[in-house]
Amino acid sequence: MELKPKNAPVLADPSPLNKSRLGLPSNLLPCSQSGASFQSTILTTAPRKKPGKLDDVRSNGWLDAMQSSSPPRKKIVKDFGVEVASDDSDIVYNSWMLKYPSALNSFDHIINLGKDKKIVIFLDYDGTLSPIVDDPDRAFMSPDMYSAVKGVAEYFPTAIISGRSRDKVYELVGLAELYYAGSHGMDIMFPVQDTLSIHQNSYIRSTDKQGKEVNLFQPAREFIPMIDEVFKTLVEVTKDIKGAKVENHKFCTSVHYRNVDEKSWLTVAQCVHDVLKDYPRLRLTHGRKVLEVRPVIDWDKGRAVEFLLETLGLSNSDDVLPIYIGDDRTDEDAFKVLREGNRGYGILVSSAPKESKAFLSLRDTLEVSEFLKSLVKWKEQMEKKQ
Ligand SMILES: O=P(O)(O)OC[C@H]1O[C@H](O[C@H]2O[C@H](CO)[C@@H](O)[C@H](O)[C@H]2O)[C@H](O)[C@@H](O)[C@@H]1O
Repeated sequence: MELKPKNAPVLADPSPLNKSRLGLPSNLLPCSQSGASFQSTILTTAPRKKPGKLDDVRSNGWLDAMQSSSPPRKKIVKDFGVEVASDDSDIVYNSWMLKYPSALNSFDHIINLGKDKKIVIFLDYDGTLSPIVDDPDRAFMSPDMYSAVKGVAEYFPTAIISGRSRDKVYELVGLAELYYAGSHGMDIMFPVQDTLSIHQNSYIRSTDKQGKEVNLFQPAREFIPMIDEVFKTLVEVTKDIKGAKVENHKFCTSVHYRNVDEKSWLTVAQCVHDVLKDYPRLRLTHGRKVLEVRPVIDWDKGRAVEFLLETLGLSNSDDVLPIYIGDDRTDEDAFKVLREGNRGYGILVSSAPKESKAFLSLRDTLEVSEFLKSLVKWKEQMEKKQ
């Protein structure tokens, strides 16, 4: 079995809006995959063209994207195309939910479809399992969420796919029974015994924290020294910007501006832009008040979902129902894979209307935990009946 893209190339930041906001023409974004093999499409990098003379992040759209990331409630309502006072935002949210119905209200429909299938759960971390907070080091799951995730992993194969480093997200979640993909899917760990004998030369053998034999899939391995170097440079160039924080995720690095005065966002953007000019094999994507620097390889959370499904023998869409829950732009790649493959459900976590490739929605982390607990309760009842 070959892991081949089933659809058009999946780009890490695929929407036309994001492309233009980055100020990068589409040919600077990751390689096209048509007709090429697994190894050459995933593991080969496509050099990004050097940014031109454009130094002003104002004119290349970075600042616009920064301002619209994780926007305040009223602003998102406006972005959805309807300008209303925030008092009316509930009405707008409710009409938005006609397009993205609540996964809680659609629960019977989901289990009806899932009752004869193997349900597989994919979870983003920040904004999905833990609420967004000012300090990334203090983004913890509530005890309630912890038990919901633990419960769900007892009954269904469950993976966390995060922009954080795999070690960091493992430390935050603390459940050994899950699959973990860090750095937006560029660092996937899965147990040897669960692995089908496919793509064997694409991953390496290692041991996890418990000493168990695991496989590691790291398509951006060659970038580790470069990311480390860029991380150190970014720390240096942003050190005088109050509130800026740089994180090293091993295969990518993030510059947070959530705690930076908005007047200095331009400076943050300019610093990152200037550093990136020297690294044509790295590119920028936007998260929630965070600029993410990552390798120009054709890999993202969507590809990670496909890879895990294939490698764990869960890719038969007649028998398997994948559910992906996430809140961020990077989760859109996974929603897109599910939508275009016509399999499973993408569920967007958002308390404000926004366009998405997801099918369903949940308002916040409380609803995520309620949804996961409902799945566990349903499965327990099913098992009792048998
Ligand atoms: O893919 P995810 O698991 O959602 O990770 C994406 C980024 O999450 C973290 O940043 C976000 O959450 C922080 C804590 O709530 C918040 O302070 C920040 O503004 C958000 O962008 C993480 O720190 C980033 O490195 C991840 O890329």
